[in-house]
Amino acid sequence: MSQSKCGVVAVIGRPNVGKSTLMNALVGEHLSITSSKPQTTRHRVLGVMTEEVSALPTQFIFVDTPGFQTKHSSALNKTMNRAVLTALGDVNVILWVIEQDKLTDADLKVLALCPKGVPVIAVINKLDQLDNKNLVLPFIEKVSGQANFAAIVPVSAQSKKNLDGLKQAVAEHLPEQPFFYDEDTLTDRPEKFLAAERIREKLFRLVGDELPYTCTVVIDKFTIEDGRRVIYASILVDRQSHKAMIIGKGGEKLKRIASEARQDMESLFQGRVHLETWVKVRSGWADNAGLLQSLGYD
Ligand SMILES: Nc1nc2c(ncn2[C@@H]2O[C@H](COP(=O)(O)OP(=O)(O)OP(=O)(O)O)[C@@H](O)[C@H]2O)c(=O)[nH]1
Repeated sequence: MSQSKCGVVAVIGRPNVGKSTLMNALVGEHLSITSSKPQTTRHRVLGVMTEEVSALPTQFIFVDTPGFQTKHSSALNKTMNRAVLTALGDVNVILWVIEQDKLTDADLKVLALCPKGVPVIAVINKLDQLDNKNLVLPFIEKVSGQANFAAIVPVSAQSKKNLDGLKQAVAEHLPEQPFFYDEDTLTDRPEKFLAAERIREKLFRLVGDELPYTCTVVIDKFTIEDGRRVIYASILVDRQSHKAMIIGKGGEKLKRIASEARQDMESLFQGRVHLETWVKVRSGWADNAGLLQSLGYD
């Protein structure tokens, strides 16, 4: 008998249901970026968590995916949808995340993507937003009619409610096999990627409604000098007018984006960071498949 369990868990759902928040809460680190705007996540992000579940050392390899897009069809969105489908190709468990008291056509479209034979756990997120707790059971009943779920688990990713229950439910479906990663591994993504994502998160949180969707971030330099990380980053925008909006009056907006991103990086990397950011105009980057590839979109 094997002494450990290990497996891959895909986290899927329509945009904005809380997939990234859930993965971060499960892994215990702010790996995947989150914001109140849908479609913040553009890349597949692996989060690794190793802990004992029911007295058995267990390694969960979570794959956070971009919210599946059915509305727009830019090259970027096609690339993101492909990332969702690839993530489902070879997993042990799927977490299908929905919001409490909401079951939409978009949710069901995502559910229909799940390959047959892979256990699907329905995760009802944002439980903290539910005023009337009596509504949980009827909603669970409604959800249970949609598919043959391995389990239905209500949680709050934000207030970390019932995450242990979710881990237990997932662990039941992981195969007994040796770990794929060292016990202290958190992610397969390099620091350079995590740095760019921190800046992108601040753009989503601090810049007006539509603008962040038309931006991306490229790291031009990432070195360690005298024990601190020195990072030069460019924010690519579509138009000259967008550049001014990101820089802000007297450079205030860009200063705040960089300062908050730097603080997050210092906490994530547990060391000092020197961050310099520039804003550059690169028109049509989201529609240029070749450019997307060179920017690291898989
Ligand atoms: N109240 C509440 N809000 C939550 C919870 N989980 C996530 N959120 C919020 O929901 C919003 C979307 O969360 P994300 O984790 O970015 O959602 P996502 O599904 O990864 O979004 P995409 O990147 O669009 O695919 C953010 O504002 C989160 O703070 C929760 O349990 N309770």
